[in-house]
Amino acid sequence: MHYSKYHALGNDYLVIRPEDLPEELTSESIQRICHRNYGLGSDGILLGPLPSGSCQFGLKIFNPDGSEAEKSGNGLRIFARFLWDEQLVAQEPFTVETAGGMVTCQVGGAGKSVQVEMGKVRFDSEAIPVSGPPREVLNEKMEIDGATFKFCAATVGNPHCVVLSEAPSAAQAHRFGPLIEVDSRFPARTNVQFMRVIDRNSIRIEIWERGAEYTLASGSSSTAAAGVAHRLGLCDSKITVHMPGGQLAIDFDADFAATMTGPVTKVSNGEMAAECLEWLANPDSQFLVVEDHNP
Ligand SMILES: N[C@@H](CCC[C@H](N)C(=O)O)C(=O)O
Repeated sequence: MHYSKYHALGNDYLVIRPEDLPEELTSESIQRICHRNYGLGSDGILLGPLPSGSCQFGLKIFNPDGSEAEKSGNGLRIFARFLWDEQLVAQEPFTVETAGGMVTCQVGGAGKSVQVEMGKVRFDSEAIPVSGPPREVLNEKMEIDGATFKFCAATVGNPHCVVLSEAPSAAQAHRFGPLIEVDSRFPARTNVQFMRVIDRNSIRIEIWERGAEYTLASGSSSTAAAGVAHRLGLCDSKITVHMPGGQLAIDFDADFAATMTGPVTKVSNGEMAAECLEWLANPDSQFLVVEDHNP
């Protein structure tokens, strides 16, 4: 199976064309392909270009746990770069349909920088979704594993829980992220960001992704966290988001429509051997059969 691999600030994706799939992706095959020991290894799969009734290109986004994500900011920048590399787009803006809505992308910097109009950041509980009465989910309290947090929730097509933190760290994301991801307040699970506001134009986040665990960067997380900082009045409309993998620029218009700009790096093209997915048909085949050396 042919694939292309890219990363966006260390958030890595495999792009697979639908016609290159030997058979339809399943939750199990996605988990195996994304596995860093048993497969190719990635933070997700981008399946496209797919036909679209409303946009120039369609895209499906899968998490390494096999679930489908409505949107991915880094995934969209990577997909835009892939379309550029395949000479399916040039400098002009183009549209992509995702399960989380339509976006407009534009490739610049000879393919190395991509801008995506991500759509509006919304804070209403029914859209995200967050359980309880309809409301904007801003500055609520959450008690998790003996710690108390103030959080806000947002959607950019996919759900996010932005936890306000004095000192976001990978350890904090690893400890509390998995618990918040599956907290009953979030019926569709949630991506989680631990956010510190640095100044009027910059924030720092650590990320725990729904279905992908800890990642070095996330475009939709950056957009959601920047949206929260702007909505709370802590930041202006132009925000640089600092993450362990690097920085993204997020700009908001007066309606909270977000434009994200950031880099993409090509890693490789390759072929995945059919053998790698054989165990799906015969789970015992992954265990090496050896002679019994005991007398
Ligand atoms: N890495 C992504 C987000 C991918 C989807 C996410 N895990 C979800 O389930 O919503 C990004 O850059 O936005």
